[in-house]
Amino acid sequence: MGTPVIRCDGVTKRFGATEALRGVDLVVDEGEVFGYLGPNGAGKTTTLRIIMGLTRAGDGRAELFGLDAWAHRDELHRRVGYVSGDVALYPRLSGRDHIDYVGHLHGVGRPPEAAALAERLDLDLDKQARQLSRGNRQKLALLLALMTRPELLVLDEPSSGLDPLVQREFHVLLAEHVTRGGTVLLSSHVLSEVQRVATRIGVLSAGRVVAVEQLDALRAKSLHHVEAQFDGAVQAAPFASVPGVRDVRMEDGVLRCDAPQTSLDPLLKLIARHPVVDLNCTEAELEETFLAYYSTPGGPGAA
Ligand SMILES: Nc1ncnc2c1ncn2[C@@H]1O[C@H](COP(=O)(O)OP(=O)(O)OP(=O)(O)O)[C@@H](O)[C@H]1O
Repeated sequence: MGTPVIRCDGVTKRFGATEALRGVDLVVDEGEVFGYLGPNGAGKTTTLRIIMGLTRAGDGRAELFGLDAWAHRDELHRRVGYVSGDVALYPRLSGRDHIDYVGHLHGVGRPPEAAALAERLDLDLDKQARQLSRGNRQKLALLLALMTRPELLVLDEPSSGLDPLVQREFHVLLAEHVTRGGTVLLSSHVLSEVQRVATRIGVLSAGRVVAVEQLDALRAKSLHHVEAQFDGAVQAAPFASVPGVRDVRMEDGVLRCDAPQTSLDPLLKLIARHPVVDLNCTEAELEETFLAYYSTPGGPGAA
């Protein structure tokens, strides 16, 4: 594997008494869509700002394409499209003015892609930024980040405020970016968004990356709600001893429990030893899986 597109080694950041980042280690390789997940205040925006050279790391080092994110920030900005969490636009400039201005900064004039992107995102380029709704401001920011075809997209909660149709188009645009050889780092506190587009996920909690997983591996851990109704009384204890099975409850001959995908087979075989009159198994939202594994003191792998 060549030089990673993004590399953070032991990155720390302190704001007064607040330790926003406590040693973030992160590697994102070319062609990845890396989902950077964490609850509010975990430090996602701070990490992205350090990667973009907008904030200087305390200790540790952040690199893009093998170059120091802070020392080489001007040169790196030409290679990266960035959408910040709170989109900053010039209130009196229209969408078209923004395109010309950003295109000029990149030395490319008005990129031919801009008009097509506006159409795909259903964005009126004649309106001044101050006349745009929050969702339309977000669309303009995405357009500006995408139109120069950067090698890397760094997106801070990019689809907040976008309606479902535009979100879908945005996901298609990300897929096209990756097909062209691009890379994406996308932060979110909503797992459902990230799971649609990311290939790998890093979970940030209180300023530390507590887990990095392939999306498939996270799916394998995904919790299932299992409910089995028996014909008669059955003891609960044996079900609780199946590795990974949690929250076992037995009431009026109905077993209810949660199980990761990998525990389903032994659990169902145990259930089948008794006369079953009804069975229900539904996959929990990944959000719930995420909370079950990563927000408990046991931390990752606590299953
Ligand atoms: N400029 C600043 N001055 C003081 N504290 C800050 C500053 N920027 C961030 N923080 C603090 O650092 C911590 C991490 O904030 P950050 O914005 O990086 O989190 P986040 O994961 O992006 O959260 P959210 O999902 O709510 O945007 C928080 O406790 C926040 O209050």
